[in-house]
Amino acid sequence: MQPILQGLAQMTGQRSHARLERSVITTLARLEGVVSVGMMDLVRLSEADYVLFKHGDGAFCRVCETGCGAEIAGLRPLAEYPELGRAIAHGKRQASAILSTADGDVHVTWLIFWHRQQALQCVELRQNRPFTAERLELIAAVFQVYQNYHDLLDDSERDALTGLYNRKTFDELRFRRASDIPHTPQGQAALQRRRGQGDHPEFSHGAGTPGQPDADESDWLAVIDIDNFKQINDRFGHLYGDEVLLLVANLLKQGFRSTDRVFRYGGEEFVVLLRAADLATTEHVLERLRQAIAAHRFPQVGQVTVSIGFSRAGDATLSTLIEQADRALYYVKRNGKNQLAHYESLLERGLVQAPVQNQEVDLF
Ligand SMILES: Nc1nc2c(ncn2[C@@H]2O[C@H](COP(=O)(O)OP(=O)(O)OP(=O)(O)O)[C@@H](O)[C@H]2O)c(=O)[nH]1
Repeated sequence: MQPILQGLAQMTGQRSHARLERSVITTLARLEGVVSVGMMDLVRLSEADYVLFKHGDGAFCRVCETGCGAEIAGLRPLAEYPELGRAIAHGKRQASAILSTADGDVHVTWLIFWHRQQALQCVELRQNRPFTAERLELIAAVFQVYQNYHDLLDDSERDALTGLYNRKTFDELRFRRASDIPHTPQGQAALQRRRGQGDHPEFSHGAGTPGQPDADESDWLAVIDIDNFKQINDRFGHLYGDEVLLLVANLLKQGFRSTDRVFRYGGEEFVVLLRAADLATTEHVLERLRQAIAAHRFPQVGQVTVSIGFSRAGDATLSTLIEQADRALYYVKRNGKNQLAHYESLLERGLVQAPVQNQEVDLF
């Protein structure tokens, strides 16, 4: 019991999802008789379900402290694991599910983590003897502590009104070690691809077609600002203003791939980190979003429009990048609003000036 208590104490002392995950695995691995513990994210991409092995490559490592971590992570179709698929289907109506099965002499238990009606993660435990009721109870309790703590961490990363990632989370991207960034399934997939392809080091989002590295895609940052928002507040009151923010946030969530990351950056300003093949595709995605917002009828308020500035990531630091997108945004604000503008194109035409290069030091 004592090692488990120590594990729980360590778990609740973590401040990042990546460390919390490692911590629950090492805690469960301390149980006597457990031969392996693995963790995978359950990822839905392009209407298909995948399993992303985060710790272990499918054979599962004994304890993830060995450093296997995401280095050998692999994305596999869920269909290759029918029992796990059945376990997820079985757990659909539950907050979390625990399911045991035997694979020859090895007994397997899956713990499935449900979050906002979505199966997020699975922890797999293997041992050479059947799981007793007492053992399952203990495992479930440890997993529950993990889930509760995961939710707390998640809440601290998000904006209370819109549910989008908050400014603090965006700012932390600059300072986190690369290994800590990708706590989401998408982030893990991105990290895996990035390691092979020299992607932008500060981006923790974005997987293209699963199983096929989208080497041609690059990272883009867009700043999206609601036009004349002060007037909306002044005319209809802050409650209606808040509702506009919430509805715009929902349109943003719908307007991007689940692998892109959307932040509420300021009051009525949003930042999106997205991957796209080229300028034309990025423009198409952002223009589609602009039109969707302009076409939406907001209760009482009627039409709301947004202005968008965006820039290609390249080698710029995140601070420089946001400054670039901001310059494009302010060009739009000065030139009629309700449009989008690409920083590099404006720069080429001499319509904006390049920001002074930021002297910040990347800490990874
Ligand atoms: N309702 C509400 N209003 C907010 C929130 N955060 C910031 N605001 C308001 O957003 C308004 C932003 O006003 P401005 O910066 O002048 O921008 P704007 O009116 O959109 O003008 P342009 O950006 O030039 O189109 C201010 O009145 C803020 O008080 C919030 O969480 N809820």
